[in-house]
Amino acid sequence: MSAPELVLTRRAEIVHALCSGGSAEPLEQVLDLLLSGGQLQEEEHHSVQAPGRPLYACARMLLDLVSAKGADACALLCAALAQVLPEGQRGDFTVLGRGSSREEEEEEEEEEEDQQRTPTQTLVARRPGLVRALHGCVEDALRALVARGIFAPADCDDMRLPIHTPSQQARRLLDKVRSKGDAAAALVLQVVDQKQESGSLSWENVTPPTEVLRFQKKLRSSVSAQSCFLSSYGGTGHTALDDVYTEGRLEAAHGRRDARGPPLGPEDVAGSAGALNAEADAVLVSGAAGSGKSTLLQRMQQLWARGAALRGFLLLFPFSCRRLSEERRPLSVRELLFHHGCWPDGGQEEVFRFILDQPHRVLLTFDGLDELRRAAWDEPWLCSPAQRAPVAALLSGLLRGALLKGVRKVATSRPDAVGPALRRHLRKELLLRGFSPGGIERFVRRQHADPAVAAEVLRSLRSNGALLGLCHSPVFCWSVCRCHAELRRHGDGGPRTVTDVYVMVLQHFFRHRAPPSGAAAPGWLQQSLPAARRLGRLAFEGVGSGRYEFSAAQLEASGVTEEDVGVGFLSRSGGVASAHGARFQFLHVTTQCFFAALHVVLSDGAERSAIPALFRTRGPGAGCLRACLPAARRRGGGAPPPETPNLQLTATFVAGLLSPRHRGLWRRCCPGAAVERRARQVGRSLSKGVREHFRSVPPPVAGEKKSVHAMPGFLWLIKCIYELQESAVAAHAVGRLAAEHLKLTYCGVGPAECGALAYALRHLRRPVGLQLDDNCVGDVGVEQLLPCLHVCSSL
Ligand SMILES: Nc1ncnc2c1ncn2[C@@H]1O[C@H](COP(=O)(O)OP(=O)(O)OP(=O)(O)O)[C@@H](O)[C@H]1O
Repeated sequence: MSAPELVLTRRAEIVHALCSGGSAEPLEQVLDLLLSGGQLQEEEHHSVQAPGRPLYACARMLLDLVSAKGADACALLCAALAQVLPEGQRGDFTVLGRGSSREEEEEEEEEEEDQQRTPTQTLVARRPGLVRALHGCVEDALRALVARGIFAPADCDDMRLPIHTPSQQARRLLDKVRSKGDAAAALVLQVVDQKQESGSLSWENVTPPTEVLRFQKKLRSSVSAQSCFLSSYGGTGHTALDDVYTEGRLEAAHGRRDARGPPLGPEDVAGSAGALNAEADAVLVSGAAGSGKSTLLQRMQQLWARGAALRGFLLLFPFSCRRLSEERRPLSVRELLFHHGCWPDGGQEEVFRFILDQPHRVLLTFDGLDELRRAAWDEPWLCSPAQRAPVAALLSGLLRGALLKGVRKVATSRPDAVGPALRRHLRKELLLRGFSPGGIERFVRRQHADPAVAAEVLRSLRSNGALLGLCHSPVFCWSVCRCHAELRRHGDGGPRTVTDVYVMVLQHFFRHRAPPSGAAAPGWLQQSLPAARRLGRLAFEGVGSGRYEFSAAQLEASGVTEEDVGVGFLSRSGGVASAHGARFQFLHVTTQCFFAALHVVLSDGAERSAIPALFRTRGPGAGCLRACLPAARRRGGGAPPPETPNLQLTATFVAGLLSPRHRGLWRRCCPGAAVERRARQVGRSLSKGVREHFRSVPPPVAGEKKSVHAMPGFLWLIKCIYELQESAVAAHAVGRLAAEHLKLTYCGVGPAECGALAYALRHLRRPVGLQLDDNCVGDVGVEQLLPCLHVCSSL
């Protein structure tokens, strides 16, 4: 097929390929190549990109123009597409495009030709390369142009706007310079060539001003102090991150899985490897609760502070979204960096100017985006670093690149908490999948200095596949390691569910405070019950109102005493911005959810309606606990609904605490009938939830199998059924499922979820095909699925 035919027949595909990412960069790169190849004139270039014209319309207009120009222009367009589009979309264009060796030859020829061209013509002919070469030295070129009097200071304003990407700044500079004539063009070419020759084009070689270096020193020591100890061990002694850090499994969310490739580590998070959209600044690390996202960020910060990694970044500002959520005042970018990050003792102006001028040398990290109160998330984008805005709007502007363009931002979040609006602006997304089997072993050995104890813990794990499955999650692995003495006491009947592990942790912490007394209820529980209730109330109110950090006054309002804090479930939260007195948080958010669940199970107050509210899976107020809080403790009207993942985790713990294995414990400290009633309530809610889920699945197309594509929430219901450990409930909820095919692709199924699926699905009356592609099942997960293989017509 000839080039004009290809451009005509593949028109829709070309337009889509150039525009579907939402970024103008691919189209602009194609325009650069057409301009430099002489197939597009300056006026045509401007008319394609007329201000206000939507991206798709620009692409269509370009195709019209090129088609009208004939075969040579179409051939150059195909070559440009072959160069610009990602590998998977190049298709036939590569055949018609020129090979890379040919390109190199042409570049050499062009260099010779440069000598016969005017500087302005050279500027056009070398445009694609100059756009790249100008990254990081637009400012130098501007300074030189102003110094020579070619540009007035006001001419630079447009190029300095932080909404432009570095490539866009370079293109604007080239356009403006071209309009100023040969002297201007010659000067820019000279700046670029000189920088390249001296090797100082690389920003790493530019010495920053003294004030910036002084600030860097302060920032390094502050970040180093914050990242030295693992924060969640705060209440239980200081554990150095170096002693326990174990690499987790980190994968590109959309990359091809290549088992042979080197595993990704902390250094790769902010790096350019695997970038889908090279012009975007934000990297998202997503993973389930306790998969190690905060710890990974902490490790990155620690390595940066030591100068052991991320050396390209001169400044790194770490932020916690939990802490930022507490900020009620609108903030400017500058206030965010200096008030919530690190305060420069001198030269504020210089430091801030440096951040704006050299954005690629600055890294911002935002931990726990899912914990951010998103009230102002979608407010109109901010474009000025001086403008104040609510914290959510500020973060939204930063991550989308409307603010501090070029500054690399790394954010962590639970999966699904980030919507498509932000996803479009991501440079790349990485998935953190917890520990590998080898990682579990390394972590256990690091946790126990005594090799005999480590070997015993590993033996217990290997003999209990369900527990081994849970330990792929670092937070559960840590909990199990903490309680190795209890693990030994359990013998063969060791923990199998997440709730079992947390009850074991509860027992471990309270036993340390109160030796068994031999009273009717197990001694540790009877003596610790009042403290457990108080902590439960605090946790419940926190989960209900999306609060994960507490002031001393809030502790007091829930009746939590200093002694309760001393048990170890609450730790002081660190951070630079703790000017408002001591603040506390649960060891981990999963611990808070566990205590909130304990409150639901033990309380006989108005929170009784909490069970149906927690397990409600549909409707606008689904799962909303806030309504169950006493009026005095509800937050102001502007408070957002609590986060669904934490409500779901709380519900999972409620189911687990009411399982036959643990029910006996609570019957000793509150009326037995109430405990039984709550267990029945949970069973009914789960059956109803599963039924509603299947009812919402459309009927099969005639002649096809009825296929159920699991919706968000299905796996959660299955996990709750597993935690409840009541075969009758599982059989009632799942037994009559009338689907022939169950599709669970991309559902975050790990070994622990496999155990839960097998527990529920083995009750199916009719065989089902189970599709588990694109999850992280592994050998341990496959083993967990064995009990339900007899009902799987295919797997
Ligand atoms: N790489 C790791 N090495 C050693 N321990 C780890 C690692 N990752 C996590 N942990 C342990 O698991 C606990 C929970 O991890 P972390 O807080 O980082 O999870 P998270 O994914 O940020 O959870 P959440 O989404 O609930 O905030 C840590 O406090 C630590 O004890």
